[in-house]
Amino acid sequence: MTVITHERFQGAREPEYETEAADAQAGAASITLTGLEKSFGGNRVLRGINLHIPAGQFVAVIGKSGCGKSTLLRILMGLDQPTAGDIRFDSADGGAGEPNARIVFQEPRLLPWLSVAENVAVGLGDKVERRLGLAEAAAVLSEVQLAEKASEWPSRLSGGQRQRVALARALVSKPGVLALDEPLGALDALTRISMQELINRVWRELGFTAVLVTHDVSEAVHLADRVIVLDEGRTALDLAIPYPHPRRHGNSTLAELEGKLLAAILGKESAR
Ligand SMILES: Nc1ncnc2c1ncn2[C@@H]1O[C@H](COP(=O)(O)OP(=O)(O)OP(=O)(O)O)[C@@H](O)[C@H]1O
Repeated sequence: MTVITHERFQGAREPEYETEAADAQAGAASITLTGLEKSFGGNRVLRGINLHIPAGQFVAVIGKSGCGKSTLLRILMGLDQPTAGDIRFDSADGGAGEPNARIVFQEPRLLPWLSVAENVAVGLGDKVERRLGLAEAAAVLSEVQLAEKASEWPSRLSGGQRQRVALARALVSKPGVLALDEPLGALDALTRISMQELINRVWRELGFTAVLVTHDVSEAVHLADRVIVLDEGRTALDLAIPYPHPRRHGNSTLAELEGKLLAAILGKESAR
């Protein structure tokens, strides 16, 4: 168990959401946020977020531009510090220490002087022998259907292929937590759909805990077990999406849930 304690938020409530995800892998971690606050100067971006994410669950975070989605993800990943509140990780296998957590950004951020396989092996860190790193990279590249591009330069790949390499680099170390910050935001609609299917498949196969930030409500409903709407620094809606995976695009029940989420995001504006 890892507890990261910051100035404790007075009066924080216990998390209200408790569903167990089915097939969490041993290294997957649950995440518990208690009274999480973040201010930049006088700008109070997060105002007391209480959230429990069971190990292996896929959570999407949506909300208007500037509502604090990326800030929340950065704090989860330890890339920024909260102003107050606690973040706690508990491994599904009871292991101690911080979970192996990786993040995928909107831009793939590949190193142009390394081959595709070498870029993936970067995700293993420098302690791994090069030959072993490349063997593991090749296995993950098959997973993301890019085995034949292993020795290619990143500049010779399409945008969707580059993002698959970035995903492979994040997955190669078998993370227990995977954060995805608008990973498909720069891709065309068809590539997005095939990438969504890929992300869904690797999540089901590898069983990590996933936190996806997206502007795309349909993507959130397609991929996540649960969607959180952030508004003015608080959780405006915490909606379970209790449908089996993989999900079909155009499903009418999912479309209804999309409508509900859009109403929660646009609520105050549409009521004006
Ligand atoms: N390093 C920083 N310094 C100062 N203000 C910041 C910093 N990072 C974020 N902010 C502010 O915090 C608020 C939330 O930003 P954040 O990027 O988390 O929003 P977001 O919901 O991810 O937005 P978008 O959907 O447009 O990406 C914004 O008002 C932003 O200007």
